[in-house]
Amino acid sequence: MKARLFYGRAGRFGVQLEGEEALRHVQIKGKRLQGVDEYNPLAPGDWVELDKDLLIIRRIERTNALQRFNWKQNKPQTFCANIDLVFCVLASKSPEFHVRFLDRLLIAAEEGGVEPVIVINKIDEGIEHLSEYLALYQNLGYTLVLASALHGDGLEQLRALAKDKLVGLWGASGVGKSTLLNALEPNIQQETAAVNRKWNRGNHTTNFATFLPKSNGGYWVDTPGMRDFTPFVPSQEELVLAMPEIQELAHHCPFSNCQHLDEQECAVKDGVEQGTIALTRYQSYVKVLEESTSYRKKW
Ligand SMILES: Nc1nc2c(ncn2[C@@H]2O[C@H](COP(=O)(O)OP(=O)(O)OP(=O)(O)O)[C@@H](O)[C@H]2O)c(=O)[nH]1
Ligand SMILES: [Zn+2]
Repeated sequence: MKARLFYGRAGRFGVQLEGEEALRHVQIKGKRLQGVDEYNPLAPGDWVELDKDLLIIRRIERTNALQRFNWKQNKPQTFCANIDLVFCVLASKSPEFHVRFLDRLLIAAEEGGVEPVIVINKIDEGIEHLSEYLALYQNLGYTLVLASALHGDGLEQLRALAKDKLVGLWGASGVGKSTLLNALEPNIQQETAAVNRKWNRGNHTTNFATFLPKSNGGYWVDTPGMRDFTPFVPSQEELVLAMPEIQELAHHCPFSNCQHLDEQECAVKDGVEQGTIALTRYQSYVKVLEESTSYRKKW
């Protein structure tokens, strides 16, 4: 039997069997899911196979996943899997807009195979100071929505992008994800709160993503606000693939194994000098590469 996992904590998982509406609470057969060395082998959005006793025997292969590296456990951690789109939410001014944090979210989304949409919330606090960055990400081909959860700007556009989809929401703590969700779904607030209480049972609720039904089809997948964030990138080559403009120039590096760091001749570094690659993007590349090199040694 196939089921979709909506929620999991302390070894109990809320799943919806194919063709059923209600959630059932199930467990993994045996203690651990075999062959998966991850912080949380199962994440909201996963499809799983159950045996006749309704025990989880297998995670069905993911189409994509939003992950980070968890330094405490030295393992990749999955927020959610098999989703259609992720809204990377930042605030225009408070908390301060950190462009390298945006790169980290975009790298993780690209790496995980999830299409990102950049959402800048709180534009009522001003947006002019970001015009250079807005142009940068638009030129890179990313969809960008300017929003104000308080004043309603951008909400229609977000609803339209999300229609019938499973849409993840993530971003730093305080950027306004909850406010945005409430503004996007004014009618299901009460219901949602009740369902959350039932699924999450009080404490430690913020460790996992939560599914919330969308009024125009599909689900929102709300994730806990983050303070810092390390994208999980298994190799340098994968990192290059997660940054479109670096990938494009990397083809022209004379050495096929170029790391784009200290090499004498490097098309990527030339690109940074000539301005075809933004310095902040290159800095993000270097930093994420450094970090991933260090955790790959531990993992
Ligand atoms: N000016 C302005 N303030 C906003 C807007 N959206 C949210 N806020 C405020 O920003 C603060 C944080 O909002 P939350 O919705 O709690 O942020 P969050 O991203 O859910 O934070 P976490 O729960 O920590 O993940 C609150 O005081 C909101 O009222 C907006 O569009 N404009
Ligand atoms: Zn190079």
